[in-house]
Amino acid sequence: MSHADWKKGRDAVQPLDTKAAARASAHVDQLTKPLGSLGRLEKLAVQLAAITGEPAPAVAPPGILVFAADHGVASEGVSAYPQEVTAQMVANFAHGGAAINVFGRQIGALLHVVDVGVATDVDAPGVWSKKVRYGTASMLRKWAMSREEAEQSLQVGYESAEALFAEGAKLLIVGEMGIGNTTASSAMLAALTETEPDQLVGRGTGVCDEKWERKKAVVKEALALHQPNPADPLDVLAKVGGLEIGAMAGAIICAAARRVPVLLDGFISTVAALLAVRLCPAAADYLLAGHRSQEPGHAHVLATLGQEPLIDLGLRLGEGSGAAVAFPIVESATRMLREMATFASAGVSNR
Ligand SMILES: O=C(O)c1ccc[n+]([C@@H]2O[C@H](COP(=O)([O-])O)[C@@H](O)[C@H]2O)c1
Ligand SMILES: Cc1cc2nc[nH]c2cc1C
Repeated sequence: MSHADWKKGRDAVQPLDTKAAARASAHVDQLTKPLGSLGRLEKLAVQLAAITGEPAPAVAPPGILVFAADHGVASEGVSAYPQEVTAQMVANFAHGGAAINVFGRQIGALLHVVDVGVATDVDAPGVWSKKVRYGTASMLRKWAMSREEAEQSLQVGYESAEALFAEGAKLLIVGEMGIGNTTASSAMLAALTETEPDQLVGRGTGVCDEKWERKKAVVKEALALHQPNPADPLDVLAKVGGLEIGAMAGAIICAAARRVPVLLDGFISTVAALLAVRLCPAAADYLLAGHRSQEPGHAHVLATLGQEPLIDLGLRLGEGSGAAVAFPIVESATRMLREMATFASAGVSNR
């Protein structure tokens, strides 16, 4: 595999299939229900047909990639938890005990954990070891990573998604684990959308008022120091981003290139989606928003992408958990298309 597959993928993303969408839409109107009565499920069904190019698409089994990496900025006191939790949670994922393992089993998902930059060596069964470097540098002092490492993180995500699709995954959920990554995501979002950080920076894992103020100051200082170029997404990723954020963007680009729908999770995965879209605008049509996270920046990035999430349960965990919980709604839309009787087949009188 070449180190620049993600670029080939980016250039291969096709527009939506309007013919498949029209066929799905016509079929939805023949199903045994008052016209339009399945509301947003009907729109989802047509959107999934447009994405996949199949008039009766399938989204099962879904595939989940949990990308894990550490953040040098964690040493600046911006998280409620210590950095070692990232590696410890990778071990927990490997042993099946995290929320994403539980919800992943519930929806019959294929799930892989990818170490793209955990700060220590993780010896846990089944973890895909694709470390680009041992954590990023603190954005307050240096670039988080080099431009080359930023590209490598995209490539890791792209390759991981290719492997997942080879196993048969029909929909992609991108999740992440990385202490400090709400700081990196807030900085990236502020840079990419040229927005005042105070509106975006939230409490992440649940920081106290004092750490919250510190976190806002860190983001502002890092942006002032590095001046990331909003028109150059790789510059933003390298200067203030994270390895798992780059990897999620690479995986999303791969999904779009393969016509696989992407179900986004919370704040960090949606910032990764914005990065993917800035690198590859055509990828925007392949995204579905699973849930609305409590992190304040999430509403802003969802609005920037023109996405309305499926559920709002006050979650702020990450890992892909909110997307996994929302997945059954997406599956309902496809089952409606594939399994419901039509007025003609069931002998029901139409209006
Ligand atoms: O997905 C979200 O919206 C989300 C919101 C807040 C926190 N998280 C998770 O919490 C970690 C980052 O929080 P923090 O406070 O360390 O920046 C990281 O592992 C994320 O998966 C995730
Ligand atoms: C325990 C824990 C689990 C997580 N999962 C995703 N982010 C997390 C952060 C913490 C602290």
